[in-house]
Amino acid sequence: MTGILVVAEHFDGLLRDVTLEMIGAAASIKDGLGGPLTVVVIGHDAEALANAANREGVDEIVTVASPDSHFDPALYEEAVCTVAEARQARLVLIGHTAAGMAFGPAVAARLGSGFASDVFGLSLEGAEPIASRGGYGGKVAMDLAFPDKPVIVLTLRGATFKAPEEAGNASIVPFAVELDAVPGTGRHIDYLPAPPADVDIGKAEFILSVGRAVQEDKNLPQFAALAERLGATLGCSRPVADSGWLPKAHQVGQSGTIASNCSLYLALGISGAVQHLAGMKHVDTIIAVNTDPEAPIFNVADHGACVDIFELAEALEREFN
Ligand SMILES: Cc1cc2nc3c(=O)[nH]c(=O)nc-3n(C[C@H](O)[C@H](O)[C@H](O)COP(=O)(O)OP(=O)(O)OC[C@H]3O[C@@H](n4cnc5c(N)ncnc54)[C@H](O)[C@@H]3O)c2cc1C
Repeated sequence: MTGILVVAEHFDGLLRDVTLEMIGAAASIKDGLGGPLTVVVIGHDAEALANAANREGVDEIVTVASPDSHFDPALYEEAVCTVAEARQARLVLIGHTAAGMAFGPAVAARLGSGFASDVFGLSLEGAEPIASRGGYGGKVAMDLAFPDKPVIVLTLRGATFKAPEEAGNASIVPFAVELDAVPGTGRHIDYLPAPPADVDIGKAEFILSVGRAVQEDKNLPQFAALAERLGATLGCSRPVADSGWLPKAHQVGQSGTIASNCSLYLALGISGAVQHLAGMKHVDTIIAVNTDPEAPIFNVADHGACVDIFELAEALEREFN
C-alpha cells in the first residue's frame, strides 16, 4: 500500500481549486511514498471533468459515474472506499470543505484508517506520512504520525498547498461502482448562492488590513479611504468582522479567507494571533504597525513600526494632499 488517492471536488461543472491544491500536495510526497498518484472524479459528468484534473504528477484519473447529478455524501463514501481498496491507497486526500467533511470521516471509519482533518502541512518521515494541523482552537501546531495504520485519510485545508502549473499525461480510466443500490442521504432541493462579496481577499495582491485597534465602526472609512488611495484591498482581523464593522469577506485568517495571492500585507493594529497568521502564510512581504513593540506580529513582519495607526493614517493623508 503506497499509492495516494485524491478525491476531486467539483461544483457546477468546474473542479474546485482545492482539488488541484491536493494534487500539488500529493505530488510533493509521491516519490518518497513510492506509489502512484490517482485522482478519482465522482459525478454525473465525471468524464467531462477528468481532463481538468490532468496535472503534473498525476498517474491515473479514475472516473466514477454517479446516478445523482447532485452531491450526495453516501454515494461519495461508497465510491471512495471502493476505489481506495481497489488501488490499495496508503493515503486518501479529501478537501476540508463542507462536502469533504460530509463523507471524509465516514470513509476513514469504514477503512479503519488513521484520520486528521483541516491539515495544512504534509510531509514524510522516512516513508511515513506526517500531517500538520492545529490544536487547542488553533493555538498550537502539531505534527501527527499514524503508526500501525496501513491507510490514512486526511482532509486538506484549501488555499494552503500549491497547485501544479503544468499539465499532466495521466491515463483516464472509467471505473464501475454499483451506486444505484446505495441509499442516498436526502433529497436535493436547491442550491442557495452565497451573497456576493465586495472583495476577494484570496486573490488580492496588496492588502491593507485593520485590527481591533480601529476601536469603532465610525473609524473604518478613514482606513477604507487610505486603502483605496494606496490601491490596496481592505482586509481585517476577526474582531472587526465579528463586530460587524466590515463584512466577513474582508476577514483574513483561519476562519476567514487565506490571502493566497498577496505579495504585500500592511497590518495596522493587528496583534498577530496564530489564527490571523494562518491567513498570511503565503504573503511575500509583511509590514506591521503596532504601538506594542512586543506584539507577535513583529515576529513575522519584514518591516515594522511602533506607531499609532491613527497618526499614521493622518500623516499619509497629509502626504497625499
Ligand atoms: C477557532 C478560532 C478561529 C479564529 N479565526 C480567526 C481568523 O480567521 N482571523 C483573525 O484575525 N482572528 C481569528 N481568531 C481570533 C484570534 O485569536 C484573535 O483574537 C484576533 O486575531 C485578534 O485580532 P486583533 O489582532 O485585531 O486584536 P488584538 O489581539 O486585540 O490586537 C490589537 C492590536 O492593536 C494594537 N493597538 C491598539 N491600539 C493601537 C493603535 N492606536 N495603533 C497601533 N496599534 C494599536 C495592540 O497593541 C494590539 O497588538 C480566531 C480564534 C479562534 C479561537
